[in-house]
Amino acid sequence: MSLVPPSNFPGQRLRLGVNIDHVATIRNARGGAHPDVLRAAHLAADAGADGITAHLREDRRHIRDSDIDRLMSEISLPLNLEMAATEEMLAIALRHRPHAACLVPERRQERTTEGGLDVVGGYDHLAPLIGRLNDAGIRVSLFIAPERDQLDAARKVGAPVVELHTGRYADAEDAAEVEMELARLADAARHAEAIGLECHAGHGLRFDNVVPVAALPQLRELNIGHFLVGEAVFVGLEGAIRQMRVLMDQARAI
Ligand SMILES: CC(=O)[C@@H](O)[C@H](O)COP(=O)(O)O
Ligand SMILES: NCC(=O)COP(=O)(O)O
Repeated sequence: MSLVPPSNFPGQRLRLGVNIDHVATIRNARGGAHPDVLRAAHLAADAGADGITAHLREDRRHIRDSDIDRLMSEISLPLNLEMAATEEMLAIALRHRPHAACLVPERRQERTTEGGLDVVGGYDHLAPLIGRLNDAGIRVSLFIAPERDQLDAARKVGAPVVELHTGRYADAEDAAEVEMELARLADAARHAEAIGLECHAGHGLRFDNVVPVAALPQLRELNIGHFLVGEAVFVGLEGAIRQMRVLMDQARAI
């Protein structure tokens, strides 16, 4: 199995990838150019983001092809391109060669990414696609539920990185459910490390729920978007990102 070299993000702290999809959602509501995703990406860099994440959905409901063109040519931070495991998206990734490609499941009818990629069931479809991304030097990450069988399949299929879907944790309705979902994430993060996968997490993370996740020592990166863009309405994007950074560092006692 050929794995691409280790991530080239700087430093050892827990990295923050700022997802700018929903800057584009607001822009698209009026069909113009404001707010500009590139400006958001530059601001995120100034505020301490370690990377930019953008999900080019098949229906282009937020990020568009032209956004990826501009992000690739004009930002200095690494781009993590979230994409469906399709030939169309593979061609786009191979053309742009972003730092990372995160394969996510997509359903046109869903409001947001509802579950993790089924690596176990989709193994035969995913293997050649991941092989081509690996061969192009693009760091492949698989957005999966925190389940050991999915992690084992991710390792076997040749992905160097997994991103644990934190949506169930974020949506948990009482303390017992929060504990249970956190325990699933903790177990998955430990298992990822034990089998040699770099482990990231994200989806639905906010100021009030990020600390227990950021404290999981095996995690190397969090990707956070929707909350930061919403909070920017009140405190500005830079303020929201800085506050998230503080909480993540506090969780690691940096
Ligand atoms: C895969 C994922 O979690 C992100 O892409 C994030 O959810 C923002 O995009 P959507 O809200 O369109 O799912
Ligand atoms: N992969 C998760 C991500 O990029 C951000 O998710 P969210 O914070 O927008 O829910």
